[in-house]
Amino acid sequence: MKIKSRSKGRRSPLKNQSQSMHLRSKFARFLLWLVRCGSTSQSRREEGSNSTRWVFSLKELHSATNSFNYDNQIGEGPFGSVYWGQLWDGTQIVVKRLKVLSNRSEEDFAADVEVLGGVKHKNLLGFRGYCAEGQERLLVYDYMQNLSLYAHLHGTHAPERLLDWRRRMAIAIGSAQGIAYLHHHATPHIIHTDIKAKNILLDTNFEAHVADFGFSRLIPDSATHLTRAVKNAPGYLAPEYITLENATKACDVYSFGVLLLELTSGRRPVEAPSETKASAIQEWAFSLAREKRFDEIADKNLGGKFSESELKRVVLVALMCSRQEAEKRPTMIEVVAILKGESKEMLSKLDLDQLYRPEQKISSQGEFS
Ligand SMILES: Nc1ncnc2c1ncn2[C@@H]1O[C@H](COP(=O)(O)OP(=O)(O)OP(=O)(O)O)[C@@H](O)[C@H]1O
Repeated sequence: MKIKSRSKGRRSPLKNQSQSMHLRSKFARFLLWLVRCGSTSQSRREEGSNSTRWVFSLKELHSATNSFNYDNQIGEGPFGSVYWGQLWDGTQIVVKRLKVLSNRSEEDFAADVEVLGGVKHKNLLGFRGYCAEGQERLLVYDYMQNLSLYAHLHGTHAPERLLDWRRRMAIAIGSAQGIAYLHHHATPHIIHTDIKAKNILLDTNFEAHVADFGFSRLIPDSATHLTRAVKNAPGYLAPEYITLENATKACDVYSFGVLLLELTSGRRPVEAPSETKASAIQEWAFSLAREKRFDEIADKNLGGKFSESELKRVVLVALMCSRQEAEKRPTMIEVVAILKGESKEMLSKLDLDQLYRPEQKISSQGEFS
């Protein structure tokens, strides 16, 4: 969970008047943005949406989270703590109290928040606002009643078996749509860099909302790589991301392929905690797919209730996404089309791919040869 400044040198102290004027104009731009947010919120309320966004006071967030009470805490990471809370009108929220960024100026923080605030899609976690008072830097989001996909596949909710095939397909398509929006429609385009089951949150209807976007570095439209690596979970990282310490949209596609296999099979990306190979789930699924034993990839918790054609579609696109060679992976727009069954031509191409001929072997590096 990281927020990255978009321009260099912003943290330098003011040295002359021109810098001061520059900051003042940025602050004015930020105020304008807040006004815009206000009017957007208003119009969204008029449309019946319950999602509103504003600047929160620390007092308000103290009151919402019972003074950041331990009982309200739902997570703790290297970048801060996550709290469940309730606003005065009963709306449930999640507050991320950042510790790492607490020394960042309000200006820097506001500039990053500006980007987060502008990214809206039905499959992205709704951002409600922020608070920057003194050393405190907090971000406020919609609360997702059904928590994370991880909780349902491997965590506290797993025994309830609430994810039937229909829900899994909807989660696959929804999360793909959210990431496609980040990659191709957000301005500037955003590489997520941390796609994993913990970052796919589920609302009351089990609709997927991609979370934690915008913490990674934002990319200009023309850029194709990032220059730093960020924290991710083992098994989701694209091979080139590990070695070159940079990320592209193709790295997200790779992680999404792993996520799709996890969603379909209920297996973890890397089964044994001591395992260091990143492609374990792909290797397992690939061997079965090559022998056309798609049914065996399905999560046993589904009790055999799934659509065979959809399962095959998800597995084929997942394996295509998690190809070792970045240039052979599809774009997220293509992934959405295939998952929705809108790209029959591409699907049959995938099905006939020489990868799935029985004589194909997987090298020790997990490379399909
Ligand atoms: N908006 C939300 N609604 C419901 N639960 C949430 C929300 N945001 C986060 N959570 C839950 O809170 C917990 C902590 O979230 P957080 O994003 O800090 O950590 P994480 O995703 O587990 O780890 P990381 O810091 O590696 O991304 C997770 O279990 C997550 O599912």
